[in-house]
Amino acid sequence: MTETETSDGRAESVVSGVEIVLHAVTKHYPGQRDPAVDSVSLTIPAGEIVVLVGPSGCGKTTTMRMINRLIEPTSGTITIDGRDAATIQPDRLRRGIGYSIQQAGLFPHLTVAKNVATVPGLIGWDRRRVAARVDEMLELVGLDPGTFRDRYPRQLSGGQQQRVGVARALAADPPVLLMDEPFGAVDPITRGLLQDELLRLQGELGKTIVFVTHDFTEAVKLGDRIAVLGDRSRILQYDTPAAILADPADETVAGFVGADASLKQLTLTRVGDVELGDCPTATEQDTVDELRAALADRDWPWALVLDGHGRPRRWVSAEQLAHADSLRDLGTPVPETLALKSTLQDALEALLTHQSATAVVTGARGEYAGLITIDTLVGHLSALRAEHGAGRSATDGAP
Ligand SMILES: Nc1ncnc2c1ncn2[C@@H]1O[C@H](COP(=O)(O)OP(=O)(O)OP(=O)(O)O)[C@@H](O)[C@H]1O
Repeated sequence: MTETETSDGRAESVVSGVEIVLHAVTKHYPGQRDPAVDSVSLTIPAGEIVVLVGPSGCGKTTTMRMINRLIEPTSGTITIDGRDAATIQPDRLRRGIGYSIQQAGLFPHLTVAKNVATVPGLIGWDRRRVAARVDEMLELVGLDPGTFRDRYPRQLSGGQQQRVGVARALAADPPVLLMDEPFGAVDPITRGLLQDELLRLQGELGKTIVFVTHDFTEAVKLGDRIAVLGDRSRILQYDTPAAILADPADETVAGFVGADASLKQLTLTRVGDVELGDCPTATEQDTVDELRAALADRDWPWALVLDGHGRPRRWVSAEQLAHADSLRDLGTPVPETLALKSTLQDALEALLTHQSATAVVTGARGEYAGLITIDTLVGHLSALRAEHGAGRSATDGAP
């Protein structure tokens, strides 16, 4: 774990990754008329997740595999932490670069433990250190070592195999991780969980991660930056997800971003990062009169009844209060609440599911933290458009 405490006690993540620079990198496969990758230059900052996204066959995998020399460039240079990769012996280079691929790529005849232990074993760690590391990595990716250590890949679900693939890629603590559609073969719900897990891990580890996908939504969720690639890995745009969504560089990128760019923008912001609304609250022990008074001078005739731990239990309306003499059992149950770390996309889904204009937000222990409304979401998107799209045509500002 690479977190340190600052002097005021806040945890601060440390970057353990290193910078990767591609300079005019070209790959011309023998016998092919055109290069698969044509003079690509790209700087991947230390400790960031950079996602290469683009249509099938555009050269994403070829570009990525040149970084660990599974494919040798025809020309150009790649430096990793300032060292020219071409001067490092390929096996040695690959020991410093974790690699995780679609369908996990596990060795079917080896147990989970032996799969995870591959690189530490190769670089000569002793047995005890390797065994401890295997358990540490399995725990890190959310698999109980006692349950999974001795299983074979065929005895795991697709999602569990992917987790083992990530554990294996991280086992020797490489500063760089290359991930080629690592979650492509699992169902959408498991994929979402694995993506969340990767973001959590990266928050702790601070690796440099190059991630290939053709799913733009996945790129938006995971990337600190996204390189949108066209034919022959030509870089059409290289920027943060927010900047690409708000202001695609050209028609091709706009097509790739899709018509629902605004909805994708909602995945970039957490509920806790926007200003939440508020309403009067009371506990069951409070009197109806007090709550009636608190609601009297508000435009919006709703209040929340909280339990003894401050957790929201029921909505009560001014109308219901008018005829009541106790808050006990009054009102309608609060549906599922949103967490401060939920995304605005989750908030939108909750609002649509419950056909309501307002959702309740709760903190880490389920305590009431505020309200989020459709207006909050619309206001947030308008502010983003104003921030990123300011330099573009006048029609961008139209309602
Ligand atoms: N070994 C090879 N020999 C010849 N051509 C190849 C070879 N490997 C890949 N290509 C070609 O190079 C181009 C880029 O392939 P690459 O696998 O890098 O694309 P990609 O963007 O990763 O595609 P996908 O998303 O479908 O995996 C394709 O046209 C492919 O057919």
